[in-house]
Amino acid sequence: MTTDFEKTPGWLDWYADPSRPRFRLPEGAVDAHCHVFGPGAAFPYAPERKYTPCDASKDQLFALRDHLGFTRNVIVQATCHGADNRALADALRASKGMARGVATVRPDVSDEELRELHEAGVRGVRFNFVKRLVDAAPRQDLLDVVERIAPLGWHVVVYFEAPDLPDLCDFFLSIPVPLVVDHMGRPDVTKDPDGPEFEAFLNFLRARPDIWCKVTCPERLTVDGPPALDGEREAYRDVVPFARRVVEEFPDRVLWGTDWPHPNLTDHMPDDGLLVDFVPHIAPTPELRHKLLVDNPTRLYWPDAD
Ligand SMILES: O=C(O)/C=C(\CC(=O)C(=O)O)C(=O)O
Repeated sequence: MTTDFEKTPGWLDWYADPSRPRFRLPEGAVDAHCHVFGPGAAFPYAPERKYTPCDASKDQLFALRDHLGFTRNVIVQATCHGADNRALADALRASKGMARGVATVRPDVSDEELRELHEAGVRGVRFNFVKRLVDAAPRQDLLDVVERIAPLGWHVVVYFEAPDLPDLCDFFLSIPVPLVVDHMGRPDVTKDPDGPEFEAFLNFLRARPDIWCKVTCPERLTVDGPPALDGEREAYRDVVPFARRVVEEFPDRVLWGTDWPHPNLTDHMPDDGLLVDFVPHIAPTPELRHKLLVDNPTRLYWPDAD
């Protein structure tokens, strides 16, 4: 078995020495979107992957959590691990209940495997529709997966890009479990936040009260920055109006996360401390920030926590 992996050319490694955020995260804050990668020697990357990342281990993730001031993590299976959830489950178990997970499973997953994933802390599955990351899965396969996970009380996380929403919307609305949208459905932030494309996205969120939205990844969505580097306090201003609209209209179903270790960025790698300082720009009041960072993710992933 290959355990010696060569990173995709041009790969940017995660930022090794993040600053400490000026914005003090509230007690109980959850980093609700992050990943672990490998290490490849212990948890090999999937043969069908579209990129090979640098390693980003559970210990490195938990060190970042503590450094930034988060209490908990939601670790999302990335496509470079395919439907092999071993690295994810290992991280969840090691977190001692302080991390929950979102897995990738195929329709032929066994009941036993689902039970083990649930016991490790998995509470959802991710369906990825971003063409550079995955080959399209038949929709019937996805619905078969939903049927398998619904009895466990899990939800479905969907990742897609804004131009694909019109095609996907009816399918999404037919999924009979709660939905969580990654990265605001990847809007084109050069367009008007009050224009038809983002309005279509907001209408999708309005269509059901159990559709949640991650207001994440300004570093991925931004076009003219400035990047969260070198002490920059006003990073990613072009993304703010989009995220703020979602936070203000749907304060009880928004989530935030770092997206560490930021796979597939090609322009720059953000300082995660400065990324945390982005939050007050999109959630301007302490009440909104508490819902975004504590109440909402805790309700979705730790409903029994006090
Ligand atoms: O980190 C993210 O959420 C976004 C990703 C990677 C990804 O989703 C995956 O590999 O599964 C991206 O846009 O390349």
